[in-house]
Amino acid sequence: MQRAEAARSALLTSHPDAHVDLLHLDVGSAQSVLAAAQEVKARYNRIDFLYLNAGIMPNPQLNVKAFFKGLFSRNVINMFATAEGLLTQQDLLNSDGLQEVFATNLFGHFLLIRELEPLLCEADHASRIVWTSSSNARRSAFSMEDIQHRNGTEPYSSSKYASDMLSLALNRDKNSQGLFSSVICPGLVMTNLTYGILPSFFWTIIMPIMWLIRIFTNTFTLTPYNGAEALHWLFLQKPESLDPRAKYHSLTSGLGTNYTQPHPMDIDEGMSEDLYSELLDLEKVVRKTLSERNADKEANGQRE
Ligand SMILES: NC(=O)C1=CN([C@@H]2O[C@H](COP(=O)(O)OP(=O)(O)OC[C@H]3O[C@@H](n4cnc5c(N)ncnc54)[C@H](OP(=O)(O)O)[C@@H]3O)[C@@H](O)[C@H]2O)C=CC1
Ligand SMILES: CC(C)CCC[C@@H](C)[C@H]1CC[C@H]2C3=C(CC[C@]12C)[C@@]1(C)CCC(=O)C[C@@H]1CC3
Repeated sequence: MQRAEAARSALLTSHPDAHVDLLHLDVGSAQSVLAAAQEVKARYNRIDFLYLNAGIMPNPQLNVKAFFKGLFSRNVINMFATAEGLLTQQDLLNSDGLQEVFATNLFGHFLLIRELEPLLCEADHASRIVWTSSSNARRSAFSMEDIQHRNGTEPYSSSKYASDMLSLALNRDKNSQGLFSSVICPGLVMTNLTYGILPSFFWTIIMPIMWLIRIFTNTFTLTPYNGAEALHWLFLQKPESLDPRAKYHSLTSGLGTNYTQPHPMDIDEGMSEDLYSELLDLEKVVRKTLSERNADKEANGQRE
């Protein structure tokens, strides 16, 4: 919680009248999500905005050969914008027996939304969910037969594609109850995630090249401030005016101007509904496993 305390102090310095509460939440653990949701429900009776930003890309491997091949192909701009064919990751199982990337980037958020539905679905009041997705989300990385991506090497791309679909399904099912979901892409931003792909000193050295590339692909937002453009822009929009099938991209021009642009997502209603019901089924399994585990713990505790 130390970094959260520091962020809170910084926020209060710039906005002294703000009220900033902290809460511990590990979206990669079902137990933690349920506990945090209980706490939220105890503290508040309404949620206006829920930003689902947490995400991981563990053990990323950059395909250097594909990078140089792409550099001299007609696909070069798309390669820089989406990293298609450039990145793979090695995923592990978490303590709930789920694939870690799926659990953190998608399922934990899904469980949180489910738990917070009473605060999010109030017909007389609009609540908003905003997912931080990615330009790396790709239909071909996702399979309905393997929603956790147990058998592939692109769990990140798969999880982000799944979040795009889940957002569409949520809009379809929950708009009538006052809940609106949107998806953003922050562009390529220098953060701990990108420092896991290449070391931070390397990114610093090649920064002039990155500014140059930005002239051709405005997706190189590079700083967290620029990357947050679409998050802020969405905050200012009326939910009814937003397109549930669009991903809102933070973009930065060659001259450094920030703007937000919607791009249509490559998703369909049927598949997104199927994913939604798969997630509901998985939720039942996870809840059952958790309550059995907790009952075992209690029984063991009483015996000792
Ligand atoms: N950087 C980029 O170029 C891009 C990033 N994104 C997305 O942006 C989002 C933010 O990533 P970014 O800032 O770049 O990466 P960082 O690794 O710098 O930050 C990741 C954030 O997610 C939080 N987080 C990770 N795992 C958990 C967990 N189990 N429970 C709760 N919080 C968790 C971290 O919290 P803590 O610090 O407390 O661990 C941190 O705030 C992610 O969803 C990522 O996929 C999308 C496109 C491009
Ligand atoms: C000379 C340099 C510009 C070389 C950089 C090559 C690659 C490391 C990067 C090119 C496109 C980048 C990219 C991402 C990571 C770094 C690149 C592969 C992301 C996958 C990071 C996380 C995302 O969600 C989307 C990004 C798309 C672009």
